[in-house]
Amino acid sequence: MPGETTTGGTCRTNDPEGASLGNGYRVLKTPSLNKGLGFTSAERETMGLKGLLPPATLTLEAQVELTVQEMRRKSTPLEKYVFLQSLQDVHSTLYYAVLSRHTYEVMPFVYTPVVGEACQKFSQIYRHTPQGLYLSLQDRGQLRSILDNWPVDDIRAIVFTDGERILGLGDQGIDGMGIPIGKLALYTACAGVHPSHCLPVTLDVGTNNQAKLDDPYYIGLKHRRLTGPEYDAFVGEFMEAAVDKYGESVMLQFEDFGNNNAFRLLHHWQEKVCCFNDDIQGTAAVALAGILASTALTGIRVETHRFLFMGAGEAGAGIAELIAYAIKVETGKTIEECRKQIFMVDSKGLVCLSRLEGLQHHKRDFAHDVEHVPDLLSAVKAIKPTALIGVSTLAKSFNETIIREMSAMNKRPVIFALSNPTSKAECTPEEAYKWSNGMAVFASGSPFEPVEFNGKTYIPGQGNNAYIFPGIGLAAVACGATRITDLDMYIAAKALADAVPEDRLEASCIYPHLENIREVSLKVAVAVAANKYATGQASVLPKPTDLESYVRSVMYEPGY
Ligand SMILES: O=C([O-])CC(=O)C(=O)O
Ligand SMILES: [Mg+2]
Repeated sequence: MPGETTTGGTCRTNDPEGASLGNGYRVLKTPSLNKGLGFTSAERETMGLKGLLPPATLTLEAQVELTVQEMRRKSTPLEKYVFLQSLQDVHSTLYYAVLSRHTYEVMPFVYTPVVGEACQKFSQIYRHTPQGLYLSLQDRGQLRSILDNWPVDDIRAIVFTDGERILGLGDQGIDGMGIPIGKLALYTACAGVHPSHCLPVTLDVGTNNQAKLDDPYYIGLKHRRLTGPEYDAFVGEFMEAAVDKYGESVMLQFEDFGNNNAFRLLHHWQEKVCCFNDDIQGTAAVALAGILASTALTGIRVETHRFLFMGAGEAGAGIAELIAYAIKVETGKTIEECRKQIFMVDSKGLVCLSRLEGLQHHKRDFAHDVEHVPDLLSAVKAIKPTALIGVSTLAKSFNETIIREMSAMNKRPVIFALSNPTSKAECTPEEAYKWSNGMAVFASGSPFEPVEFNGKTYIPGQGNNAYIFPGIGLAAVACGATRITDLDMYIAAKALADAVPEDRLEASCIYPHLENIREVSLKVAVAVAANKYATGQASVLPKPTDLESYVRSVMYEPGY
């Protein structure tokens, strides 16, 4: 029991209020029940809250306003992160109200980019409250029973990581927990998945980050990463425990696993349980949506583009494959034919047939019969792409020469700098607009402010999977999806592309307003849920007659 000490065989408590906690006190200490000054005088009377609160009452709207003002006074992004997370720990309705009503302003402090810094320092800012489950190697063989320690049994969505590839920041070990927490906050704020149905999980399989291993205050296991069959068995034990406890429609989102494991795990599990990998598939859907929406600006349809990727990891391979799928749908060509207009550059230069032997599996389909060139600039010159997609985590790799070259070859070059967080972006929007003389159709993975250039305002769209995974989660929860497929991702991308309003396109922006993300996520969710019913992969039966009203009706709205 928390607060208990044992002295000389007798058990004493140093938690004097522990034994006699009144009802009202418990309510104030339960984040999902707490309303702070939002309790009415009648509630204070009947719930035993009198005396525990100062006399003033405040509406939720007033509390939201005060919270946002307080957040603005914090001087660093990390302080804002800690402030907001501490609010989630004690008063979750207010936290979700703040996030869903001020999404554009607040999201960067609970999610990308600040969550990256929060993960780097997670051990230092650890807040002593349960925010999810930490499942470590020491718990092998007991994972199923440990799930019973979480206070809620009705879990429908899990985001889990092993911390090996946190954004573009590499191995953060157990400190990667910031990512599942942040992603699930968006499930609720951006798509209305009820917070009590969500569970963040970190699998602590060790870390190869030497600074963490040397840090006396690191909160994870201090040994090097588990690999091979033992690693797969540990992940497998977790997946099976989750399905056993929560049922076959629990949705499991892989997040920020390393390249060496991500593809294999996805291929192994996607046919067996309801899961998807956000870095491979979610990023793919958001990028494809951007390409589809960009046709309104470039006049180029997906099937007539030539794509060049800088980076050939999870995001690169995922996007490339979904684009090939979209081309196949549009043209009826074979997938092999469709892949021929997609090229990749990795750390060894252009991916091509002469390198086939040494290539990792996920790059092989994009190794074409072209001459090898050693770097991005030579590849741009040789391939003559219409779209350049950065997924490399190599900051500034889209330099002035490269963007000028793209602009000389294309009236409206498509330039996506998708690496996260901000510090890893391949270029900034200012650079893309300046060096293309305002013609680039630009998107970034991390948020950037609008840019003034030659008297015009450009809005850089945030091509982040945040436009996709909350809607997928809502669909899965609403219809009890038993699988998530590549077709779902294609459908989600189309729904997102269709949701871009005219005023955004006029500002060269190919993604919707973040302030409208709940409506956008609803559209994504309805489209995906319809596909789940059409393919017999929905377990909530019978199919609701009005799917949109049904999905809307399950959305959680923070309020009292
Ligand atoms: O978290 C984000 O902002 C997008 C993402 O999945 C990643 O970069 O790994
Ligand atoms: Mg990720």
